[in-house]
Amino acid sequence: MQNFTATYTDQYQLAMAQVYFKNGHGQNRAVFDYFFRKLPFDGGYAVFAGLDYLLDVLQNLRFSEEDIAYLKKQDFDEDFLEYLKEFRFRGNIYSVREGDIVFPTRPVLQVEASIIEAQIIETILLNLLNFQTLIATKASRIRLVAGDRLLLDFGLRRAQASGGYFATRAAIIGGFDGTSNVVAARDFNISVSGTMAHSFIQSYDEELTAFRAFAEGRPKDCVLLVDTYDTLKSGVPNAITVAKEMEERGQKLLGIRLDSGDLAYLARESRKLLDEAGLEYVKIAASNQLDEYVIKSLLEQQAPIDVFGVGTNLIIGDPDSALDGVYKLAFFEDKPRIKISESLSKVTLPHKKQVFRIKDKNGKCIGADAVGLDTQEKINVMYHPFEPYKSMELGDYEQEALLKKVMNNGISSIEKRNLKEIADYSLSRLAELPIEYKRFNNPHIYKVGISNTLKEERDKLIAEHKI
Ligand SMILES: Nc1ncnc2c1ncn2[C@@H]1O[C@H](COP(=O)(O)OP(=O)(O)OP(=O)(O)O)[C@@H](O)[C@H]1O
Ligand SMILES: O=P(O)(O)OC[C@H]1O[C@H](OP(=O)(O)OP(=O)(O)O)[C@H](O)[C@@H]1O
Ligand SMILES: O=C(O)c1cccnc1
Repeated sequence: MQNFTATYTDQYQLAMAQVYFKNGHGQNRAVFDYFFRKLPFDGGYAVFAGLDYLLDVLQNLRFSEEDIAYLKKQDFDEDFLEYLKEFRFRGNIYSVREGDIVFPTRPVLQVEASIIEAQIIETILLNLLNFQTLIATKASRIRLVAGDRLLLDFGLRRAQASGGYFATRAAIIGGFDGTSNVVAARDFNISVSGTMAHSFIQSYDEELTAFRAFAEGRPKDCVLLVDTYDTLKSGVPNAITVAKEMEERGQKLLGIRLDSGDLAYLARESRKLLDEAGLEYVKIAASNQLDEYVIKSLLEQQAPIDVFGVGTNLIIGDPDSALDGVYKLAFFEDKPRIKISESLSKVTLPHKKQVFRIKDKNGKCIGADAVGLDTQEKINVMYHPFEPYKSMELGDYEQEALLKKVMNNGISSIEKRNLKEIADYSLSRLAELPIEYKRFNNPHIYKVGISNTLKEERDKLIAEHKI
């Protein structure tokens, strides 16, 4: 676990916190919504990730002595610094479970805390949830096309510095099987694996000598990189020689890796050569700027690839690089709060809320979530949030409340799950989503609506704030 202290925030949070503190209303209750406005990758869904890690961080969040000394130099007041020395996050959090599929413009998570605490945690919350949700979504898209083939994260070297640590965690939630990232594997109990680099082969005068040395030094998980000189004329024949020598020692070559050229053609030709040598058990791994589109194409070409190593495009969430998740005040003291915008799509939803997933009588998701006040148990009619003449009757549908209490007075109140369990949950939720929402080109748009009561509350506040 990385060591976060409470200065992992933006300066303006602390400036606002000091003023709340001085004005004496810092301890008054606030409700903030976490939501995003646009689905990444022009896709039809997102996979929510980062929550369980965030809860651990919040439970242990403190200003260290070093933090306080630093803030003293930044002109923060003594009495406020005294408060920060004792700072703890003691709020409640209501959230969708980590791994669930989520959609734009409706709350994914709500923080209910004193405004000062809620403000101080905003940045770290957004930092951990936005990035991991982005990467889990990318990973999930890659899993969708890869079927049951092994998916390995190779991205650490191309990650935005330490973002790679969290990206690896998120990749597993999205459906990857393992990683080359040793520190993330250690901390999150992920299966770790690796092959070899070109430098290893280049460091020997002969490719065959390099392969032999590796097979002798690492016989149990030996995967030979075959494209340093010539894949079909040199790499694969040398790998076959070494595999046969391993068999004589009672060992088995695990695989070969292709890292350049036409991966479908080279995989097919390599498979032929391996099979002709009686090495049907040797797996073929492929890497080189893979993403969901290239993997889909390789499988359409029936490339006999067993393992995909995906680096850059996964780890940075290419081409989107950020999820636009935001944190907006919805309730403070005894009043609902709103942020007005020229565009109705950017007007926030006031009040503490609940989100319902709408299902048919057989429990099948129909492609709609409805947002109501947290006091509502069911929503009979939902309205399009920005086009109010569009509505949908919901009376006959099952409604699953999605926001559950996950933190109570600063203590996590959910059972601990490992990443595999979160990934399995994610897969089960994705399986409930109709196929039209999962395609890459022009997916169906998931409907998100608001209840009549919430709409009236929002419109009342808009009218009150009209200048
Ligand atoms: N059969 C294929 N179908 C679709 N995409 C492929 C296929 N084979 C490889 N690719 C992808 O095409 C891109 C190939 O990039 P590029 O043309 O730079 O080749 P390269 O082999 O990396 O070149 P170099 O030999 O310089 O390393 C990569 O993203 C790779 O995954
Ligand atoms: O293409 P990506 O999806 O980002 O996957 C990771 C890449 O990183 C490695 O190459 P690199 O040139 O860094 O090292 P090497 O010497 O091991 O090939 C590996 O061989 C992959 O090509
Ligand atoms: O193990 C590998 O083959 C590997 C690891 C990181 C990046 N590229 C390849």
